[in-house]
Amino acid sequence: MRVTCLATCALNQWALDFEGNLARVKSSISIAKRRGARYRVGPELELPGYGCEDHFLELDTTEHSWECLADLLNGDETDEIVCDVGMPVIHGGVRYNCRVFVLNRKILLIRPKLCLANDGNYRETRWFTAWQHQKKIEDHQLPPAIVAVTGQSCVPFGDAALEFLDASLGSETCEELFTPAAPHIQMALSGVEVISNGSGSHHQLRKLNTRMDLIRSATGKCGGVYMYANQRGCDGGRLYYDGCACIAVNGEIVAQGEQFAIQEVEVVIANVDLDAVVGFRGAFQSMAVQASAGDKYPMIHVPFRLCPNDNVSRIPHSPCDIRYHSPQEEIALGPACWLWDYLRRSGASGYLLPLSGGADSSSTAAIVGSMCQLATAAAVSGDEVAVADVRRIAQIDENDPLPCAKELAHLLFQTVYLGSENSSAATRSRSSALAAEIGASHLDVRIDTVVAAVVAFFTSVTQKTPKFRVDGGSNVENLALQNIQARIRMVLSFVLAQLMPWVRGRSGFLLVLGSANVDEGLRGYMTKYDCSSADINPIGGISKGDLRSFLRWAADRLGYPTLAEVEEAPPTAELEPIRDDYVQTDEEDMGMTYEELGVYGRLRKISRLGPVEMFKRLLHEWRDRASPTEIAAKVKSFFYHYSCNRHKMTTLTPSYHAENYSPEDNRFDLRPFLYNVRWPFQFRKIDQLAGAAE
Ligand SMILES: Nc1ncnc2c1ncn2[C@@H]1O[C@H](COP(=O)(O)OP(=O)(O)OC[C@H]2O[C@@H]([n+]3cccc(C(=O)O)c3)[C@H](O)[C@@H]2O)[C@@H](O)[C@H]1O
Ligand SMILES: Nc1ncnc2c1ncn2[C@@H]1O[C@H](COP(=O)(O)OP(=O)(O)OP(=O)(O)O)[C@@H](O)[C@H]1O
Ligand SMILES: NC(=O)CC[C@H](N)C(=O)O
Repeated sequence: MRVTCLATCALNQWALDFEGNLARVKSSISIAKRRGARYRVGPELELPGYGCEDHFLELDTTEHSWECLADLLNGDETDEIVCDVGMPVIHGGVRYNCRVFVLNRKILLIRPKLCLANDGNYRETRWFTAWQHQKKIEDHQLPPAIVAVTGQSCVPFGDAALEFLDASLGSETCEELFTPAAPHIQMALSGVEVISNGSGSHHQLRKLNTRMDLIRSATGKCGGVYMYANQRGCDGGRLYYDGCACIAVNGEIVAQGEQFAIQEVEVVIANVDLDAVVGFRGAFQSMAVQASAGDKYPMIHVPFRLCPNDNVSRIPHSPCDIRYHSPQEEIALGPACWLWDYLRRSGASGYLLPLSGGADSSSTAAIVGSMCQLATAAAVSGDEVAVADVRRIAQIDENDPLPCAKELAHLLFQTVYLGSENSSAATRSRSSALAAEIGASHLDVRIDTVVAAVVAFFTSVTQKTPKFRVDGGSNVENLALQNIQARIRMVLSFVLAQLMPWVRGRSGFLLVLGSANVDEGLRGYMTKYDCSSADINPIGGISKGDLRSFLRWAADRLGYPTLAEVEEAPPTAELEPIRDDYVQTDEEDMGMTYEELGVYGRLRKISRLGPVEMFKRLLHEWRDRASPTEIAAKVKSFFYHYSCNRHKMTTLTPSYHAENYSPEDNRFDLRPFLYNVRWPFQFRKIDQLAGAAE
């Protein structure tokens, strides 16, 4: 048996936080060493942080990464352990996204990424070039600061693997795993036994299965050991990198780390038997023929044993079941961890949420409650960083006991019900009941005097007084009166966020949370610059349907029973007067259901369908529920409202990215925002097709 101990990790890196990033890299290496590992892989671009974006264009970012690597090589961290560290490297004047393999204070190999991630949220080709020479290496002249530390002047740079005295090891980087001709296939055919993948991969609801299937199939098909490392946390943007470092052997997972967690450093270790790889491949005759025929990978020979002397006494890890979270748990955990990172890194002393008692703001409140539960659990378990963060943000003295989740919520979470004459007793009481269950400091105030002042101002300027529709006003008046209330709520929220800590004798400021969901954004069913305009929004990428199932789940699992009542109530804005024969509801106002919006959203973004193609698709899919003319009217109505309101997406509050059908205009769903909202060419075609189908 050749048993080796391998370590992969999830690190909570922060773009450009070179000191913090290096400290977490070192910490992961020392944990790996302590636990007997002979090889440690870390996340993609872990020294500068994956999310540096256009900072990668600055020479500083590459230079500081080298300085961090020099620091690492100067100490004893890399003694007797092969480390594979992610950083940018400029070779021949071209910048590459690289893995740097180091051992015993020397560099073994620099391996550039071959296939860059460039879809959805990723724009790697803007900053890096893909290495074009498969299975080729060149000499890389090291910068003087590194030469001074390692004594090496040149090291191999390119698409190669490492040949140890007793094992072989290669790597691919993140996106390469997702490509049809993934490098791990060629490496496996060249006999490489251990293949690692240092990633920067973000969370999206229900996405983990795709990643795990790829990891399992990589070694299920070719045999071998696959080690996946990932960043975890918010590194300064809308994405949450979702860790889940794991190790697979011959198609089965033998060790899996957490997908969501507060801890900054998690090291996942497994003992693996490399002879099991030889055994697997040796019995796979058709693979052997392909292996024998192919060009071999260039191997860098390293006089080091990957299997330690005591290897026979180490028991290889057995296969385990993969842990998947339900989508409801993903909503409770991912955005909560993202909010915690954002809060502790922003310098703010808490969050303020305008809590209407409706589904969206209540979901946001529950996520903040979940954040408090996670942070206090991490602190109580002894995580030193969590303890320090909790004490600092909540302003708790060194000698005072750590708070429980509800106590923490009381210190850092301010909710406010901003009632008007159009608010109902039901939403008001749900708002305060939920705040009490979470532990938030709650304010219950009325905004009528401020609304009346704005209307009075308008009347004094124009001698006209707008009326609601139910009182005989026009649509314009009706909308304007709603928008005054909505916008005043936003202004008052920022006032309270700035001053409430002062009122409570505390320092700092609160960040305002927004709670517009992805469907409202898509349809534009929101007032521009109302409470949808906040500092950050944890649910802006989550659909109404998913939020409702989250509320049902969270009522019980997070221990906030009022959420069940919230879920049962029909969504309403409460911006128009309630009458015996009239209550405003979202779906009636929008002229479409949230379920239909979810369908349009997915077809528009994920299936990439324009109006005519969407009509054709729905003509088929909805043939049992509506006539061609009705379907045509629905599709046209959606595109009309979507295009009228697209400008609202340009000013959308930054929100957690959770869905592939997000309409977020700044980073993800890039579109014009001045449309011809009549879509004359497309709508005429839809009408012709509907007529023909009738
Ligand atoms: N093409 C364009 N490019 C850039 N900006 C453009 C624009 N067209 C309008 N605008 C601007 O946008 C404004 C219109 O947008 P906006 O002021 O939002 O107003 P608007 O979209 O007309 O009305 C707000 C919508 O939100 C709905 N709503 C319902 C329930 C609750 C809430 C809530 O938020 O609580 C909202 C309400 O029923 C209505 O459909 C214009 O007055 C103009 O300033
Ligand atoms: N009475 C209120 N008190 C406090 N905040 C409110 C109130 N009404 C609305 N808001 C805030 O304005 C946001 C947008 O209001 P809107 O009526 O569109 O609700 P929504 O997006 O359907 O959310 P919810 O389901 O939370 O009511 C809400 O998410 C909430 O943060
Ligand atoms: N950094 C990367 O290469 C990430 C790309 C990959 N498609 C992912 O989402 O995981």
